[in-house]
Amino acid sequence: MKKGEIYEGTVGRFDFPDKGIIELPEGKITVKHALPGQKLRVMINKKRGGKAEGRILEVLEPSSLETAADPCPHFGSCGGCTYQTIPYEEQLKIKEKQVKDLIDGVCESYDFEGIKASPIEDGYRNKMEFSFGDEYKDGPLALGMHKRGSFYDVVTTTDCRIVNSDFCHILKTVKEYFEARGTGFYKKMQHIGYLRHLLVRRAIKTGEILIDLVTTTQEDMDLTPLTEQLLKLELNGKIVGILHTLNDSLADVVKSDRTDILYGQDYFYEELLGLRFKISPFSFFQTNSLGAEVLYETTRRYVGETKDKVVFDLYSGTGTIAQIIAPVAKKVVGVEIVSEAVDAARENAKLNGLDNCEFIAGDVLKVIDELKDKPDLIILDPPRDGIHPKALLKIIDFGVDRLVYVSCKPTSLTRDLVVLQENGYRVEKVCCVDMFPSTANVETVCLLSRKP
Ligand SMILES: C[S@@+](CC[C@H](N)C(=O)[O-])C[C@H]1O[C@@H](n2cnc3c(N)ncnc32)[C@H](O)[C@@H]1O
Repeated sequence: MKKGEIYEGTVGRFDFPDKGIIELPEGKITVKHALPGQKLRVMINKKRGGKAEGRILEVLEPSSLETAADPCPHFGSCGGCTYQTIPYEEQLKIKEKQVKDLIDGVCESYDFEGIKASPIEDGYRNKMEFSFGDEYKDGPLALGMHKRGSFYDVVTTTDCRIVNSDFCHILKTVKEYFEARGTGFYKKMQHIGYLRHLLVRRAIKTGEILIDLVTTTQEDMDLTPLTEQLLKLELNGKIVGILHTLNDSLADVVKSDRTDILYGQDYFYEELLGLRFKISPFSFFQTNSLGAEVLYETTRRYVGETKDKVVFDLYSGTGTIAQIIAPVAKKVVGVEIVSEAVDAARENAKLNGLDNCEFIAGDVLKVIDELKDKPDLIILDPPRDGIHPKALLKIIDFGVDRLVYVSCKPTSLTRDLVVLQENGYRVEKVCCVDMFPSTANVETVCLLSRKP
């Protein structure tokens, strides 16, 4: 097989997150963004170490699993969801099998508890980062998600299913406002233009909405009329803050050099398992609040008895897990790299009447050497890349009897499980929680215990 050659075949094996494998007499081709059983025409776009990777040119026959009625109108062009055409029950089976296959590949015996569904399939997200751009080169202004497989083109997602309709009304208003004024978007290669992103966060339980328009400093616009238009919208929830973030960085990320408050406040509240959390625009908070309750309940069950125990919550974000455990523990110590999230965690603990939580700002890799407490139990909830190898060895050195690992990427989890098992731990139980219906992502909770 050579780069540029075109082949046709059917996806057999299907690996996390959406990697289809086509087996042909000439060799194997790995295809991203595929679905199990699809018949595809693909072009080889990479050949490395004898392995061929293909790009989909055409779907010749759909997957037999694609029976969901009435998918989202943006399905296919929007890069956000890949499983929209598959009924939810089938999506869950795919994710469950992928995680089990990955864990089976590194663990000999453990108790697999299957997958728990998200309490809601549509409108589940509490946060969206929309990008400004155009649908095609020099086309009209677009605001929404990147087109599937495209770094530049943006699809205006006014009918997105995985968010509450409030997101769509806000998106439409902001897009039309700037369209009417002929305002340009920031062009990533030339570094010219004003509009970058629109960040919308909406709590599911409280209905509070925080809107943040992210621009460069290349224009000095009065945003009062936009603020007034947004406040007049008839929404299911309530806007508590409208912000303007200035970001001149060259990287295409939602980031703040300075944030001005145009209306209200620069935070909102969400509730989980009876606790209240204050969330700032850029701090991590699970994007599916109802799914997060299932995830944290599962985590709490895996953590088990904590009376008189000191618990470490490493990679603690706004301190959600720490505060769910604190009422039944002696002390909980959270470590988180984003100092804004640590401030919010401290404030949240106070708000929830918890005085046995300590939150420390810093990199787990470094902070771990300076911690005064000795943990009886450790909870790990690292970012997608998993735990830094040196940090993992330091965590192992604490020698705790039980570890609970919450993972948003099962391939990083399995890499870390290999190291944990080589260093005296055994995997007891694994449970998946689906926090991301219609997409290929899945959360996994894993309980490990120290071998006697
Ligand atoms: C998956 S989130 C978990 C947050 C929290 N447990 C929750 O459920 O809301 C991972 C968190 O790790 C933080 N993080 C990333 N790298 C880190 C590091 N090296 N040290 C400490 N925290 C880190 C991120 O900022 C993020 O808040």
